[in-house]
Amino acid sequence: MVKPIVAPSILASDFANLECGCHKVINAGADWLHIDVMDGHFVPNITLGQPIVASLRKAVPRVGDTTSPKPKAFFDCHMMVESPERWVADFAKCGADQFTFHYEATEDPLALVKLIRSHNMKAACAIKPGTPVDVLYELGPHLDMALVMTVEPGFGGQKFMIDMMPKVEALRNKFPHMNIQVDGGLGKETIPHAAKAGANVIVAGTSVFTAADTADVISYLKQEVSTNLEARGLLG
Ligand SMILES: O=C(CO)[C@@H](O)[C@H](O)COP(=O)(O)O
Ligand SMILES: [Fe+2]
Repeated sequence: MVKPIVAPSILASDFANLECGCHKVINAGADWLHIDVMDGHFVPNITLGQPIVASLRKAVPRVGDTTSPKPKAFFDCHMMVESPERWVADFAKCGADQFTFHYEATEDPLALVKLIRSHNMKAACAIKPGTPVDVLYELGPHLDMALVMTVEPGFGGQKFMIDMMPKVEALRNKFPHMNIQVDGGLGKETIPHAAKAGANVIVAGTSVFTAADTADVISYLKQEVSTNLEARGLLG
């Protein structure tokens, strides 16, 4: 069984008002915060690193932290970096809940999954649009989540690639109970394709952070996913 999860990408928020932007999307129904970490090498852009994630962790405590009245969220870190192994310990320390590495960035994905788990984080693997989905078939049983990129990683605000949907469908058929995330160009117009293909974790940056009614967009995305999971008998 899987749940619908909406993960706004903070890349689309105002970095000078990050705490405020994060609280706003959480209060509007967001389940996770999607944190895009880019190193200027794996992708042609630089975003943020562990000092910002550590500060954000103070502003947005972990789910289940009963010592703080602040809005809480799961930190889903999308690591668009070379040599992801280098950053596992640091990201665990600064408060990441999940570490998503790129398949293309590592020589030993299974060893990396074990390293991530040994630091008490969930382990996920992402594939770029040009990477075939079958690279995840052997790794799938060891993962908490697979991420199918629906844009070329590097920038927010790009056009959704509908031709990635067969990858999502293939993963959902093979791993009915796994979290399957889509990332890039998701909003009210494109969610029907991703939900129909079987995605349950929806990253949405531009569509959520620029919405006139944030709660409306988040609940629309969730509803589309719920309807499709229910049709597959997987909603739980
Ligand atoms: O990882 C990435 C881009 O590399 C994404 O997380 C985007 O930042 C999503 O932004 P939108 O396409 O929803 O604006
Ligand atoms: Fe991302």
